[in-house]
Amino acid sequence: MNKPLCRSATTSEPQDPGGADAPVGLLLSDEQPIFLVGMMGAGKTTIGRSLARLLDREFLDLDHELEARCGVRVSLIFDIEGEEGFRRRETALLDECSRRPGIILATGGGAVLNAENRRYLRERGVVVYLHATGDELYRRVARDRTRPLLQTPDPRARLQTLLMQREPLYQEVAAITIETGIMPISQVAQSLISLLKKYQSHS
Ligand SMILES: Nc1ncnc2c1ncn2[C@@H]1O[C@H](COP(=O)(O)OP(=O)(O)OP(=O)(O)O)[C@@H](O)[C@H]1O
Ligand SMILES: O=C(O)C1=C[C@@H](O)[C@@H](O)[C@H](O)C1
Ligand SMILES: [Mg+2]
Repeated sequence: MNKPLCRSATTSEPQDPGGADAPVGLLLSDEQPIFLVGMMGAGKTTIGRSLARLLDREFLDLDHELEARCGVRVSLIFDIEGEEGFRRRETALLDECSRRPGIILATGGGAVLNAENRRYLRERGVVVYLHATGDELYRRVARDRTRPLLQTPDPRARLQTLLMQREPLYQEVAAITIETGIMPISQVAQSLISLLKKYQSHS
């Protein structure tokens, strides 16, 4: 990770003060990071961005940040350094970014594979697991050919296998799990805010 930081855009669109989103300023400590975990296609980037807008927080996508710093796509990092090289970079970046106060961080789909990463996530913020079934995930990512782990003859089966292997790890780190398969994106973000409020009132 030798390249200088190139921060991705901060979402700071103002909220409608009288609108349905008005009370969200009361949500959690402004300092407490929110980490989104889940499989490829779970909606970490999409929901994360939307949540950051609603909560007026900084949003960062770990994959995008890594690409910005390395100057190449994730798929090329896999090609050149293999998954092992990618994971090393991912852990170093997660360690750094998970310390940022108030951040909403969309992690990479495989970030939970590493025990050290799981510790960073659990200890430094509220972890949200965005869940969807294998079939739903596949519907969402099928047309995107850039995901290195899905470059196989049977990407649907591969996705199912990865989901089965990772499900316990997502559950292990998550303080909140939300089912995303049944709701449109805007509704997932709103429901998540309700769940975060509930979480706050019980912690
Ligand atoms: N709740 C949802 N309902 C329908 N489509 C969704 C939902 N959430 C996300 N999507 C769509 O699924 C696709 C993948 O979403 P997104 O890129 O946010 O997933 P991701 O979790 O960030 O995946 P990756 O780990 O590969 O970065 C996008 O086209 C997005 O619009
Ligand atoms: O599920 C995974 O292991 C990955 C998901 C993406 O977010 C990227 O981090 C990368 O393609 C690996
Ligand atoms: Mg993403």
